[in-house]
Amino acid sequence: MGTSPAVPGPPAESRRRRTLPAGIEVTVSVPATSANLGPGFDTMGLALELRDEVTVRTLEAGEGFHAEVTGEGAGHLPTDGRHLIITTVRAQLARAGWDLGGLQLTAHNRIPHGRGLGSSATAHATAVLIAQALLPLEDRSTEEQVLDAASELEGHPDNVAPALSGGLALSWQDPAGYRSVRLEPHAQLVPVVAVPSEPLSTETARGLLPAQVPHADAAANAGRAALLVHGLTTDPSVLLAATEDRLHQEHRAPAMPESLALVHSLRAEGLAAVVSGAGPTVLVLTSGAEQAERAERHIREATASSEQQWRVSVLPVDRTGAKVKGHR
Ligand SMILES: Nc1ncnc2c1ncn2[C@@H]1O[C@H](COP(=O)(O)OP(=O)(O)OP(=O)(O)O)[C@@H](O)[C@H]1O
Ligand SMILES: N[C@@H](CCO)C(=O)O
Repeated sequence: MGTSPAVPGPPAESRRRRTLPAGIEVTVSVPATSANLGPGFDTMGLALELRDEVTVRTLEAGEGFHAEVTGEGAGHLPTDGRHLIITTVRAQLARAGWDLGGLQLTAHNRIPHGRGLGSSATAHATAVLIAQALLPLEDRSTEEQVLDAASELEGHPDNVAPALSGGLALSWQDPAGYRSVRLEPHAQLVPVVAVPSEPLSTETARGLLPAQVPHADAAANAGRAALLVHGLTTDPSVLLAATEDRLHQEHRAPAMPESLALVHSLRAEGLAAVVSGAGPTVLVLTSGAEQAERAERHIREATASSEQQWRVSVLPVDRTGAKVKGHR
């Protein structure tokens, strides 16, 4: 786990607590992400052009905490102070010594939940960025501390880092906390996703991983992950070899057999298919429109008789990352 706090300064309890004024409005939009990309388990992630957008307005004490959700999660997510983004914003502010009288949150959610497209990392990053924008300048964190705080909430940095930076992110953890570098993905890279109707929680998928793996598998993944950086930034022709994984995908097959079957059949056609994040979405890293169309056609044919609905689309690389409008 990271060690640096979300915001600098002494613990909240040793400070005088203050309440944020009503009427501050902030809008944050954060993209979807695909983590792992084959061999880069818990470390590599790519931002994709599909965004959740959240607007908050601070309210007077006694006016309460309200969430209005449209799109993904509408009708399921809490519409009061139990909403994940509200509880996280409040916790982040409390660490800096600030309380909220009340909050109105409006969320337009486009990223499907529990599908391997980083929805929870996007929500955590959104909450940390909202808290930052509500704080006075002198209480705000550095970009590194924002990455660390959101990664700590998520438990790993591979989705949070590209959600914040856009592009391709390589992340790691050192004693000072979570860290990341952003790389520019190759201009020819065209990600194609196949999103099934049935979700799979990250918690369930992580529960299927073995505590230990053979040394040969670890060594193979290290080599492929290194090659993958070259493939994603410089030479997409190596992507099929570079996306081979031996650490997580097959272990998770019992929870998403159709996704693994689809990965295998796409790879047999020479297409660089992987499980997106903890699944069950399948991501194909194609280069150029012709290969992307071939991948889409293959997926439609392969899933035609599935009992699930599969949504197939190109999701271009998001090169911008998180955007924040407004502050106190
Ligand atoms: N925008 C959101 N607002 C509130 N809660 C959210 C939001 N997005 C995700 N969540 C919570 O996170 C859960 C999904 O997280 P989970 O880690 O299982 O999947 P994921 O993040 O979509 O996929 P992955 O981590 O594999 O990319 C949802 O069921 C919901 O509880
Ligand atoms: N690296 C994570 C991504 C999902 O949060 C996993 O595969 O469990």
